[in-house]
Amino acid sequence: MFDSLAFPQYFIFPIIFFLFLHHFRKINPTPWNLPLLGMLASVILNINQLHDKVAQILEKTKGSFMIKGSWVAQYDMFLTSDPANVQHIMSTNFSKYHKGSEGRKRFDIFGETGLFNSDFDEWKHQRKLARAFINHQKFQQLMAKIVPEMIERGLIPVLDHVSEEKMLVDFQDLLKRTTFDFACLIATGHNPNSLSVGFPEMGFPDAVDDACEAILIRHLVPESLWKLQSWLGFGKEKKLANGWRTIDQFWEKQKSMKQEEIEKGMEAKEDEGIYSLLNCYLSGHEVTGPTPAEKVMRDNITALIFATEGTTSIALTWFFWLVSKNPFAETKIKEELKRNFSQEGFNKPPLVRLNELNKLVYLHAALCETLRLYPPVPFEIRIPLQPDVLPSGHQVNQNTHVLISAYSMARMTSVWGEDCREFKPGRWITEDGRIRHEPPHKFFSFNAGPRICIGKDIAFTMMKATAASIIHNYDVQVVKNHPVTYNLSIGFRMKHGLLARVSKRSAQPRHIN
Ligand code: HEM
Repeated sequence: MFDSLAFPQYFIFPIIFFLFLHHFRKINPTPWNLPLLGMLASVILNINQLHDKVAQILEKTKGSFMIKGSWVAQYDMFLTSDPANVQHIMSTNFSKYHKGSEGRKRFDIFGETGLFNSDFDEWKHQRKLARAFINHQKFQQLMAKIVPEMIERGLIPVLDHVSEEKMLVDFQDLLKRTTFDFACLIATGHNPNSLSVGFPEMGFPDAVDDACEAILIRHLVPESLWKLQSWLGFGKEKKLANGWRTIDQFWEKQKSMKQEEIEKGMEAKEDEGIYSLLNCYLSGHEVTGPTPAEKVMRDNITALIFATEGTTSIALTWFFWLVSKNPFAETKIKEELKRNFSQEGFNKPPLVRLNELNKLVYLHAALCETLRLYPPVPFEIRIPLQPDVLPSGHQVNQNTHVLISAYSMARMTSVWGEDCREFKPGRWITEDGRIRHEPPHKFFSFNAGPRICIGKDIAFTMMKATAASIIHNYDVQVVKNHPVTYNLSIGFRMKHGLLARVSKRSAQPRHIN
C-alpha cells in the first residue's frame, strides 16, 4: 500500500538534489554528467538562459565541449564556437557533414523537398535554382520597385498613425509585418498588407514562430518524447500542428489566387516589374525550369518567406534595442543620414535609391555588430558521415551532433577580443572608412561554406532601407524597464517584444535639413 507519510520524500529528494546541482554549477559552469540522464539535467536547469549557458561553457573550455548523451537521448552533442572547427565542418570538409534525417524530422514543417531540409544532390539542385532566381536581373528590378513602395505605402503611414495617436507599439511586431509583406512579395507576388493601420492578424509568421519554439524543444528532448507529445497533441507540439495547418492554408490561398489570375488572364507581367518565385514556378520560367510538383513549390515558397521574414525582422528588432542603449551610435547614424539624405528627404519613392544605401557605412557597421551579438539563427547543427578529428583535437562520429553556436562565438575573447560583449560598430570599419569584411567562419551569422545564406545582400538592403527611413524621420523611444530577453526558440526573437513610442522628428517637412 502507498505510504502517505513517506510521500514528501519523493519531492524533497529531487529538490535537494537539484539545489545541490544548482549551487555547484556556479563553481564549475560545465554541465554535470549524471548516470542515465547524462547532461540532460544540467540542460533543463539552464533552459531559460540556454544560449548564455552554452556561451559560458565554451568561453571556459576554449571553444569546444562534448556533452555526453544520456541513456534517453542516445547521442552526444559536441558544442563548438572555435572558428577553425567551423571552417573544417562547414567549408573544408563540407561533403562529410550533413543535416541528416534527424534534422529533417525536427524541421518537418518546412517540408522534406525544400532547400532547407535537403542534403547532397537534392540540395545542390534546389540551391542552383534559388540562386538563379535571386541573381536574375528581374530580381534587382523587383527590389528597386517594392522596397521604396513598402516604405512609402506601408511603413510611413503606420508610423505616422502610431506617432499621431501617441500609441505604445510593439516594434518587434511592426518590423515583423514589414518583412513579412516584403517576403510575400518576392515569394508569391502578393502583398498581404499586414503592415497597415488596423494591424490585421498575420497568421503565417506567428505560426512559424510557434513552430520554431517547438523545434528547439525537439533538439533538447528524445525523439520518442516529442513524438509522443505530438501524438497526444499538447503543449508546443500542439502549437506546431496548428502552425502547420496555418502554413498549408496560406499556401492553398496563394496558389488559388495565382491560378485565378492566370485563368482570368490577369497575371502580373514581368515587364511591369513583377517577378516572384511562384510566378516563375507556374510559368515554367527559365530560372526554375518546368513547373515542379506542388509539394516542392509549397516547401520552397514557405521556406523563402521564413528565411526572409524570420531573420531580417529579428535582426532589426535587436538593432533598434541596441541603438536605444547606445546613444553614441544613434547620433552617428543620424549624422550619416543627414550628410547623405538631408537635401531631398529620404522616404519619398524616387529618393530611396537602393544603390545610395552603400553610402551608409556606419549604419551597415551597426547592423553587422547587431548580427554578431544577436544572430537571428543562433546555432547550426551538423552530423558527420564518418568518424573525424576536428582541428581542436576532438573526435566526432555518426553518433555526434555538432552544434555550432554563433551566439557564443560573439562572446569569445579569443575570437573578438576583450571587448567582445560590447556593442562597437567601429570594429567593422577600416581605417580608410570602408566596411571591414570578416571571414564567415568567424562572423557566422549568415552560416559559412557552400551553404552560406544566399539572401545576405537582400537582407542588408531591406534592413538599411527600413532602419534609415525610420531613424531619419522618427524618434523611437524604447520603453525603459521593459524586460528584454530572448525566446526559447531556434530563432532569436525577443520574448516580450520591444515596446516603444514613436514620434515624428519634425512635422513639416518630415526630413531634416
Ligand atoms: C539578417 C537576415 C538573415 C540572416 C541572419 C540569415 C541567416 C541564414 C543562415 C544562418 C542560414 C543557414 C541555415 C541553415 O542551413 O540551417 C541561411 C540560409 C539561407 N538563407 Fe538566409 N539569412 C538572412 C536573410 C535571408 C534572406 C532575406 C533570404 C532570401 C531572400 C535568405 C535566404 C536564405 C536561403 C534560401 C538559405 C538556404 C541556403 C542553403 O541551405 O543552401 N536569407 N540564412
